[in-house]
Amino acid sequence: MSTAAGNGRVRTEPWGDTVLVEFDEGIAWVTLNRPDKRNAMNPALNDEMVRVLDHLEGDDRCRVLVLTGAGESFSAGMDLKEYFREVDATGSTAVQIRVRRASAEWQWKRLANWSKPTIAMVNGWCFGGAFTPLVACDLAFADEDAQFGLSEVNWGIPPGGVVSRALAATVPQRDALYHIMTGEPFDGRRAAQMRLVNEALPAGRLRERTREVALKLASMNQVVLHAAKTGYKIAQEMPWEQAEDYLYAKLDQSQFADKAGARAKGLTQFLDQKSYRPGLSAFDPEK
Ligand SMILES: CC(C)(COP(=O)(O)OP(=O)(O)OC[C@H]1O[C@@H](n2cnc3c(N)ncnc32)[C@H](O)[C@@H]1OP(=O)(O)O)[C@@H](O)C(=O)NCCC(=O)NCCSC(=O)/C=C/c1ccc(O)cc1
Repeated sequence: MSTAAGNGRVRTEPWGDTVLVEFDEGIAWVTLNRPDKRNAMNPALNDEMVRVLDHLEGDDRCRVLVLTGAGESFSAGMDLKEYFREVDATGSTAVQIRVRRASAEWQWKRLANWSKPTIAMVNGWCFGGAFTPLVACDLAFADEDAQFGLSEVNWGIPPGGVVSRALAATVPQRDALYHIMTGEPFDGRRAAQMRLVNEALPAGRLRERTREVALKLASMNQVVLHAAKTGYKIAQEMPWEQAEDYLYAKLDQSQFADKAGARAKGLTQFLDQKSYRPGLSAFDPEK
């Protein structure tokens, strides 16, 4: 997509209004940018995120994506005014189908299957629909004081979209049903205890720790990482026999696709050069 950037140049990057993207040593920091509305996800933001994910997948400046929110929120969930009331007011099933599709398209379909590593950095409020992109990211770090909640029942609906499915993929049933049914909020520390996020950190450490992990992933072999994460995600839905066959196919595919020859280097540096121990650290891709 090309738009006039206002300076006479044609802008080919599809972000700007509801989503911000900054590049930092291989990390693309993708920020949901409606801070006045606590980054509630309206149809415009959902459309923009589909385009952003499409673009970044082919942009070499991005080796790892970090998803976060502007201001004091990660995201307050679906926009109750624009995603529900205004869509209802159209009375159009076609409109409803379209906005639901764009929402699902980026929040889990594209994000969960993204070819590069993804990290959610939960910097504040995280409600309802925001659990979907949170869980779809490979890893998640949260401010220990961030407030999470399945607030749907508080305003009269059961969780929609795939929010309940995302919970079932991460947290134990007792915790999931407690929060789905009571609507009671919980903080980042609790989110880490129930394994909704990897770690909860003080606000002052959150970005630093997220960046540390993102830089590590950005420095690694991208073909191998892609095969590793996709293999895990797809195989968990398979019977064991099929999983074994699929994972061997994934392994062979990764060796074929990896022009940097990670496996051969890893074996040589351990077995012949004895320059590292794979149990404790990674081989040197530059040697
Ligand atoms: C605790 C919050 C997040 C922050 O409180 P605050 O800092 O005191 O801020 P305000 O409440 O004053 O909100 C600031 C502005 O943001 C707006 N806002 C703040 N969250 C919102 C918001 N989710 N919407 C639409 N405007 C908002 C709010 O209306 C207000 O707008 P304005 O009066 O014009 O300044 C509070 O805003 C709040 O409770 N927000 C609603 C949280 C919530 O229940 N979210 C919806 C969960 S349900 C859901 O996501 C559904 C998922 C779903 C998925 C797929 C499906 O197909 C179907 C369903």
